Amino acid sequence: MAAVSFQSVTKTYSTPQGPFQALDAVSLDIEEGEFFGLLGPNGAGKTTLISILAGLARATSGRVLVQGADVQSDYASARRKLGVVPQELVFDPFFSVREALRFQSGYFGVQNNGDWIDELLHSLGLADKAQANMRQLSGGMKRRVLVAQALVHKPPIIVLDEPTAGVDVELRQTLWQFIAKLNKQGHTVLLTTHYLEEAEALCNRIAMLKRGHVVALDRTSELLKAAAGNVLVFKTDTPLPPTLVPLARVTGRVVQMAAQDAQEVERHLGQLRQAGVDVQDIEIRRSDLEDVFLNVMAANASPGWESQVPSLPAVGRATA
Ligand SMILES: Nc1ncnc2c1ncn2[C@@H]1O[C@H](COP(=O)(O)OP(=O)(O)OP(=O)(O)O)[C@@H](O)[C@H]1O
Repeated sequence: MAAVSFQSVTKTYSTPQGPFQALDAVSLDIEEGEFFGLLGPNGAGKTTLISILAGLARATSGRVLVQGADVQSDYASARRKLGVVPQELVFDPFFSVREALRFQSGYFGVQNNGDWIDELLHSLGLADKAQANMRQLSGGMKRRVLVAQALVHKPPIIVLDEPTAGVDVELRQTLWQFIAKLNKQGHTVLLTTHYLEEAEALCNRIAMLKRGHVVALDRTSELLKAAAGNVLVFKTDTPLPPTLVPLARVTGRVVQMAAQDAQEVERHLGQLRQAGVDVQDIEIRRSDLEDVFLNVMAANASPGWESQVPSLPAVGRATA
């Protein structure tokens, strides 16, 4: 049985401009014990999908099962299996950190939870803030409390919606060490993030969403293999010749061009020299998940893409 099963999930919001379809027949299964990444640009539908999973929003059609429990018809059972860390910092300002965790335990009917609360406080670097009032905490500390609150009932499935948005390196490391440990112990993890480096390092499988559609779904290693190769990176102040523009990704002075092997790097450099481009600070790096992501998004940018089976073009076809 899948840990989470999204079955043809569609969500249409009513807006003053008319109905808006945020999710269109999203189907995917997350298996027990997976560390699963849900990626996509702003507005792709990630939070909507997670809100439906967490019972905070209703699907317009389709079903979501959590270890077999339907999130609508068997809400209490489905919710108890989930630990959801929301994107937004919502908390009760009148509680201390420990009180907030006790209260959350009570919400899930968990008694005598002191040892686990102590472990959460310790593992998330909150031990010295246990008595502090929630109002007194910095944004990063509040986020740690949100994580602890989500885990207080030891849920088998942990859902993290952009948990590291705007948080410092130390919290990221603390958080990922802890979540990776829980994943090793058998907890399933569903993560949305805009930090593709984190997704590449942590997730064994990844789905990419765009405008409410799943446009890629595979093991992280397979996604990376499909973009296998190298990327030539350099800086320049000279405009690229029109022939090379479609092959390059340009961010300010930095230009990135896909190259399968050393010969292709040579070919690119030859063409650049011939065109009189002043090439500085040359580097060659392996393709990474960001290259894959940009390729998938670019490949699904044209009208009618919804009906196409996504394929990964060579790295570097993304727009400048
Ligand atoms: N309550 C709502 N009413 C109307 N439209 C909404 C509502 N909530 C979300 N949307 C729209 O649905 C689409 C998907 O939004 P969602 O927040 O799920 O995207 P996301 O992938 O989580 O984006 P981000 O990376 O910015 O968090 C967006 O176009 C958004 O404007």
